[in-house]
Amino acid sequence: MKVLVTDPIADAGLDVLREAGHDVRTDYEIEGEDLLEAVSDANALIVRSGTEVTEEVFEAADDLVIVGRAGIGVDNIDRDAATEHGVIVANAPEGNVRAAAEHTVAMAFAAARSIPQAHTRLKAGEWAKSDYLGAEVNGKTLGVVGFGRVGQEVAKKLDSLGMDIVTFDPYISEERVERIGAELVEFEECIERADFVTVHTPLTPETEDLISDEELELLEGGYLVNCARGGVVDEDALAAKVEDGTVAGAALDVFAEEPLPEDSPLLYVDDIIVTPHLGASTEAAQENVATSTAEQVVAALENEPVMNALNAPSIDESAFPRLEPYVDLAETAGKVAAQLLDGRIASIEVTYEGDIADEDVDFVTASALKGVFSPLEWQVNAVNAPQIAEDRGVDVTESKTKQAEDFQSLISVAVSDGEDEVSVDGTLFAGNDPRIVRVDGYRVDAIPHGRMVITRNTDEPGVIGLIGTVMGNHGVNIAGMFNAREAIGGEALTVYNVDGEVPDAAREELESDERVIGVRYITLNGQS
Ligand SMILES: NC(=O)c1ccc[n+]([C@@H]2O[C@H](COP(=O)([O-])OP(=O)(O)OC[C@H]3O[C@@H](n4cnc5c(N)ncnc54)[C@H](O)[C@@H]3O)[C@@H](O)[C@H]2O)c1
Ligand SMILES: O=C(O)[C@H](O)COP(=O)(O)O
Repeated sequence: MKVLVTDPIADAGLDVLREAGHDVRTDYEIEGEDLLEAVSDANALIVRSGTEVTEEVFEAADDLVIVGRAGIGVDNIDRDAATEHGVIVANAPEGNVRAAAEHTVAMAFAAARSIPQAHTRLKAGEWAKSDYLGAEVNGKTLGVVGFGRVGQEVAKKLDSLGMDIVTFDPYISEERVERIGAELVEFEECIERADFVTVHTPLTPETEDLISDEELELLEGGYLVNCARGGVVDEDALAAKVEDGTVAGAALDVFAEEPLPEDSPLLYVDDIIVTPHLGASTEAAQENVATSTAEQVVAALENEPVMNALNAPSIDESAFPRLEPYVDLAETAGKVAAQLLDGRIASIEVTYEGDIADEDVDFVTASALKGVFSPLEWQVNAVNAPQIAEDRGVDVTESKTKQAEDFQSLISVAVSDGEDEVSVDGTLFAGNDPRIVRVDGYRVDAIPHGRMVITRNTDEPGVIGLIGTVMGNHGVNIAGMFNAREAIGGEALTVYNVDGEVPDAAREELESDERVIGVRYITLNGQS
């Protein structure tokens, strides 16, 4: 498979890709039309923060399965467009946390002791000792805005250097905060109490310009550190507040415009120190994120679960061997159910009975939805199937019961057009052998494979013979069949496995016989 890498990643990651047999192309300068051209036959794309992965990129990349982000922030990737195109977006959320936290601490010290400014002047031959009277962190308060992985790591480090820690994060529990020895407070209080504020949120519509004029006023006399994302802090406001002395100093690793924010006022204020997005730039961090990302790309290209998929349900690695056969079974049940329903699908219900009910089945349900939509949509997978359901206004419900009547585990996919409902139940026999065991309430034992014909007919002598004869006359070989009926002489349902395509003429001929109530030709697209 073709893997395009458009930002520099460590060789260790490239080795993982090559060892898995993939064709790796690195092009670190590529952008615009060239990027669209390069991605057009790529199966995977690996980026850092330097590549904007826009909707256009996804539109140009018909074969793309995954975008791997060798790092944490994914604000440069249009995740909605990825989901719409059925492309997984996965990042490496752990590998550079320590590096980012260490850089943050270094930047706090550098700002508080004016290290870059003093360094520059000394190198220029000036002994400016009396110009610099810095601030200590010991005994001071650190305000951490965003208490995720990096925020917590910074808190731990500066706590050990004698700081009191307050934090604002609307999505974290008080218990977690207290375990680190910090205090969870409201936003304004966090900034007002802090001598140093450090920002560790992602850049989202909610966090854009989170820290602006008002907040900088609250920080009066303190320092601001931003090693998260440019755009979370209003740059014009910060430059003005440092310049007029409201804020004592600032340290920034990230900018609203990267690379080189030439016009940014931040570059021209002396008490603002800057680095060119170096937070993750350590050997260890780069090796970590490159290998973790490459491993996820390899997994995605082998259709295996992706650990840090951000826009798709994922399966825990340890559960994968148990759940993998159910993933295929759910998809198959969904495909059959969708092809049996006449009307427009209004709702889908996926039910789990027995042992399978103990598992985390998000990915299995997404696969059932994939199965339902795959006869209707051109490019559907477990990533975009839930989104397709939402876009089409299809109600999706998932239910579980530990009780199972006849099977150890049973998955049922029921689709309804609002009036009629069709359900298909599947299970795994010994050796993970998939079986359809109920169609619309009829107990069957059908091997879901390739092509099937499902007929409803009256239960009377000669009907099965008729169906066999018509199929034979049209050159369709029957490989297997299972017949089920309500009661002797009532209505019957028969599932046929057939070897070849069933021509329309065969179906029409069958349906013209009054004993045949309905005929459905189902394809599973070569699935076994
Ligand atoms: N400078 C670098 O090189 C570098 C390196 C690593 C990470 N980062 C950036 O640091 C940021 C944080 O990374 P992380 O690994 O800690 O992420 P994370 O997801 O573990 O933590 C982010 C935290 O921000 C919180 N948050 C979200 N919205 C918020 C809001 N409105 N107000 C307050 N808190 C909010 C979340 O609840 C979460 O706890 C990311 O933007 C990442 O890209 C930068
Ligand atoms: O979000 C991240 O992981 C950091 O900002 C690092 O970005 P980079 O990989 O472009 O250095």
